Amino acid sequence: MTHQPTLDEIRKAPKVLLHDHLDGGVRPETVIDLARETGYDGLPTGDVEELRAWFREASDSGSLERYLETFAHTVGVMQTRAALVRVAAECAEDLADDGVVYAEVRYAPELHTSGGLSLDQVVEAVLEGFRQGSEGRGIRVGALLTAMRHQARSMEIAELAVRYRDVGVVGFDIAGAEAGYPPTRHLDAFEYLQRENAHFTIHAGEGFGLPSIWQAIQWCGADRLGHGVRIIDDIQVAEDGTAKLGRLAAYVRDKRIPLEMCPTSNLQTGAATSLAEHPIGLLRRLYFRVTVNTDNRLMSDTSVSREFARLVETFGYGWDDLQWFTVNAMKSAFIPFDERLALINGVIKPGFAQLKWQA
Ligand SMILES: O=c1[nH]cnc2c1ncn2[C@@H]1O[C@H](CO)[C@@H](O)[C@H]1O
Ligand SMILES: [Zn+2]
Repeated sequence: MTHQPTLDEIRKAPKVLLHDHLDGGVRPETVIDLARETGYDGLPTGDVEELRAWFREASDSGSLERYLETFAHTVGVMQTRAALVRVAAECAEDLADDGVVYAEVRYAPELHTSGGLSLDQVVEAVLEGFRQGSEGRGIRVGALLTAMRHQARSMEIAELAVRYRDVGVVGFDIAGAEAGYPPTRHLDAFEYLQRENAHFTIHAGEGFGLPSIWQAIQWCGADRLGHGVRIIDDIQVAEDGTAKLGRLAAYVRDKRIPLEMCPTSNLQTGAATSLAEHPIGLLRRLYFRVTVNTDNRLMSDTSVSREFARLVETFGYGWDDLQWFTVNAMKSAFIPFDERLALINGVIKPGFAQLKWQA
């Protein structure tokens, strides 16, 4: 049997992360510190390990709506400039420690203004944190600005993303409960972004099925899909393993539309029943442009390396598969083509070559 990459080895590989929520990746100790400093008194416990376990367990509800309730506690302590700078800096540090060389981290500016910050001040604080936390650590972190799909501020947030596009904001997203909130509610924002030649991804096919994916791509013009797991509803697999793609699935594959897959998160929200049955296995086999992501490192108690290690364990993936996921992600990033290429050829390929050589 060929050697399978171990968690320690995977940590050393140069990895790329496209789907990670800033408010879903706060260190538990920081949540507690910030609650004390900012006078937030809603935490379920003041003990670090208990709080870590609480987030993980409370997120295992099997429903996206209930999964999202836990964010009240992280968002609750991220309402000052100092808190946002700290959380963003620690995010960059934690990702760098995990061996991530390029990350796009998202958050919803509109959720961080209850302490009096303006949307611009929120964005500036997070960018400053990413700058501080990345410095000298061999990682580049770009921001994606998210609008909440049940709210009506997407146009404002899209304009904010365009205003900050040259100083670290690389794209736009919508998130929140999916059922009942189709992406077309925000069509004006997506059309504005297209006119501005800006990039965006849409959470779709997680808490709701094919219509959401279809709208995200064919009405809204999404560059990438957040999750997109339900695309398998448009694929029929025969007993001999051959697959027949419906028109939407074929379109997604033919157009190389990146799928930002987040396996552990999907098990928690009920978007998939087990890792072995997770659509990522089939989609990878069919050469969809699959990428592997964390979604919420705190709620899922995970990291890119851990997601990779779980996939290795479940599907028997080797270094070539992990490199394929990584190159897919880098190709799908929202930074300019020449910069993506430089990371693929100068960092990712040499890094994986060295690990494969050692294995
Ligand atoms: O998996 C997800 N699906 C949909 N929305 C999410 C997910 N994870 C986090 N958020 C939502 O995005 C906001 C901004 O980061 C979070 O506050 C949370 O409400
Ligand atoms: Zn997400």
